[in-house]
Amino acid sequence: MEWTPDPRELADLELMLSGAFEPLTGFLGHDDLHAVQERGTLADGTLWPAPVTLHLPADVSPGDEVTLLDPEGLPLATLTVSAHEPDGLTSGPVHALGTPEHGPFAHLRRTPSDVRAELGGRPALAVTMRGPLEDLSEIVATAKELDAVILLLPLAYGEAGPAVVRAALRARDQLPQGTLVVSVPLAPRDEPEIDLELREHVATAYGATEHLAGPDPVRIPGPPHRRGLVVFFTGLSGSGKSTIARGLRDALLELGTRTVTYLDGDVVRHLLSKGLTFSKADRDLNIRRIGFVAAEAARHGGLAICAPIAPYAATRAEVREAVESVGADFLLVHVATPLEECERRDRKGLYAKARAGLIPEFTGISDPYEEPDDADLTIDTTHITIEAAVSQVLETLRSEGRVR
Ligand SMILES: Nc1ncnc2c1ncn2[C@@H]1O[C@H](COP(=O)(O)OS(=O)(=O)O)[C@@H](OP(=O)(O)O)[C@H]1O
Ligand SMILES: Nc1ncnc2c1ncn2[C@@H]1O[C@H](COP(=O)(O)OP(=O)(O)O)[C@@H](O)[C@H]1O
Repeated sequence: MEWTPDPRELADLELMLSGAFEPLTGFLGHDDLHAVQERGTLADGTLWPAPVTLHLPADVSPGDEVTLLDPEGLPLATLTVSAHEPDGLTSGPVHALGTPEHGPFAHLRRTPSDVRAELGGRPALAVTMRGPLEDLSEIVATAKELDAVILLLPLAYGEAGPAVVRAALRARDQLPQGTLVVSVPLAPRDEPEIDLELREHVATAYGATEHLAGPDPVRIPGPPHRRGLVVFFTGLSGSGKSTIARGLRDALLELGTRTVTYLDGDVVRHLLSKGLTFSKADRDLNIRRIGFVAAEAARHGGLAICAPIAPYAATRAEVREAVESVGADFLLVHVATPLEECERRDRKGLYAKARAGLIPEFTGISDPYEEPDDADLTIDTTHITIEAAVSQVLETLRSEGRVR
């Protein structure tokens, strides 16, 4: 039978046929799809970030051959059906029948092997773009630094497709000689991280040794489970910060999927911040130091856990910004156990001393604690077990894909 896939499926088909979606050789079936969504791999463990699927409502059976047509009716490929689900999901390998010719700028749609041959092993800086490039200086500087050929990859899909290719051609005229433009019909994915990962796959297939994701040429942050992360606990003394932070650290070490840096409050006060007092200025300095170390750990994809009181909102915001400025994520966990409960626990006897006036400037008694209004997670430990508190944090990280 013959079938004309929808525009998104056609775009994916074209990238599969050209080799830009290597190692994919066909549309994904149920098992691969499940693995992609769960783990970012195919069922056999090969890394692959995004669903690439075909829906074929007609009745087909395994072994059937389907001719896939372009919108003008030209045969593009044959699909040998491996499986056909009741909802129409149809998987199977595809084989090219001809070179895709439909759409504007077809002559700029070169195959990855062709482009790699032209690059001849030279380093290449790929810039994937969905809009006009505002600032070429960064691209030029990066290419120079890497001694790389610039490879502009306009991701031409849908109505905006031709405009982005034209933008790439305009940019080429202002970039160093030898800059290549290759139009890539990569349909955007809804989730930005997946979209970026797919862009990186495609750029690599085209021989890129480095990839900038435009229009703003920023280095791609990567998927959440590989991006740096700082989990920052804040709360009163005795609220449970250290206990939960340690539990989280241990759980992450048991999982073994992320490198963990643990900045324990006491350890920091004994080493990094030795000699600092509990004045506002010294507390701020303490938090800035913790933030600095955490951001460094996260800069290259590490996960840092911090658990100071951090009583001031502005200083916490500074740390959030420092972390985000290195391309990492920041998760603020407010351990919101009320003062009465912290004081009732009084593990170190400090509240009693503070009440007796023996410790001046004690947080919650004679010194401020500014409740966060920007917490990503709030936990009151009064009536829950330590395990439950830890698993709340872990589940948040899991559900956001930051930990697998
Ligand atoms: N004046 C005063 N105020 C608050 N806390 C005090 C104070 N003096 C000593 N301690 C003990 O120091 C721990 C808090 O240190 P932090 O570095 O987390 O505080 S801060 O973020 O710099 O405000 C805190 O430990 P935790 O109980 O682990 O929070 C206290 O035990
Ligand atoms: N659900 C809970 N989560 C964390 N700590 C709890 C919980 N329930 C009771 N606690 C107790 O509260 C105390 C919290 O102390 P700690 O973790 O040192 O707090 P902080 O680091 O905020 O000063 C510990 O004695 C801990 O056993």
